[in-house]
Amino acid sequence: MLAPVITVDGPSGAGKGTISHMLADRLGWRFLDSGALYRVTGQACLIEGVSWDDHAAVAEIARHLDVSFTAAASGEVLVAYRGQDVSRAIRTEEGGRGASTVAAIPSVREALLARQRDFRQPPGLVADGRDMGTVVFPDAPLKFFLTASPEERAERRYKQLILKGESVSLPRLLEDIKERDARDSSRPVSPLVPAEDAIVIDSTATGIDQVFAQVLEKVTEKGLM
Ligand SMILES: Nc1ncnc2c1ncn2[C@@H]1O[C@H](COP(=O)(O)OP(=O)(O)O)[C@@H](O)[C@H]1O
Ligand SMILES: Nc1ccn([C@@H]2O[C@H](COP(=O)(O)OP(=O)(O)O)[C@@H](O)[C@H]2O)c(=O)n1
Repeated sequence: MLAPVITVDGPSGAGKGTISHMLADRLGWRFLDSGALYRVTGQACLIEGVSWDDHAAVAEIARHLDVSFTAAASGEVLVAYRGQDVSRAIRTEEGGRGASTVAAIPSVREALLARQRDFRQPPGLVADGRDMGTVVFPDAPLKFFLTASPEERAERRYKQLILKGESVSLPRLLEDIKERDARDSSRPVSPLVPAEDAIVIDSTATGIDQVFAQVLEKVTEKGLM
């Protein structure tokens, strides 16, 4: 029997990572940050001197992606490509742009599919991304789609990056978020759309604790905890 999966999809800054981490911790389940795989693929292209527009070469990079995720003592997850720490580089706005550019290439998505499904191990998996509920784990017993207004999401990202010591501009972040939403939603393969059976939570005016409480209620209703 396959381990259960809870999928958490939605646009950038909707709170997917935050809620998925909290849920995986609470349940004692594994966590898949699928966006990190696309981010590392984009970064690997920069390192290897491959253009994001060279689809065949990018897919080759994705197929052989030597990536590792290691939990640091601080609780942070260190992401390495060929042993080189790329944790910081992949979280910049350029990292997000690279991820969403390579993520629109069908052969890249195909190359990363099995790797994502391998994360499905007992006792269960919380999977964070754009197409977790629609393409990667369509049979998941519980699916969430988190969203919030672009302005609210840009504001959240701004505060997060400032705390990390990055120098960022709010209008620029809002522009980036809108651009990435448009690219992610309009691509022909695995576009960003809620699965038909997803529970949609708009957190524009809802704090993290309240969103988490709503999520836990559904998890309990489903008998998953
Ligand atoms: N409901 C919320 N209200 C306010 N801030 C939030 C909420 N959800 C998440 N955040 C904050 O917004 C930022 C982005 O959240 P994150 O989980 O990284 O989003 P995503 O994974 O969807 O891109 C984080 O700093 C997080 O603490
Ligand atoms: N399952 C996924 C996850 C991410 N992605 C792409 O990767 C980019 C970065 O994803 P992310 O989840 O790390 O980004 P944020 O939502 O944290 O900003 C997204 O803009 C998508 O284009 C995807 O196509 N499919």
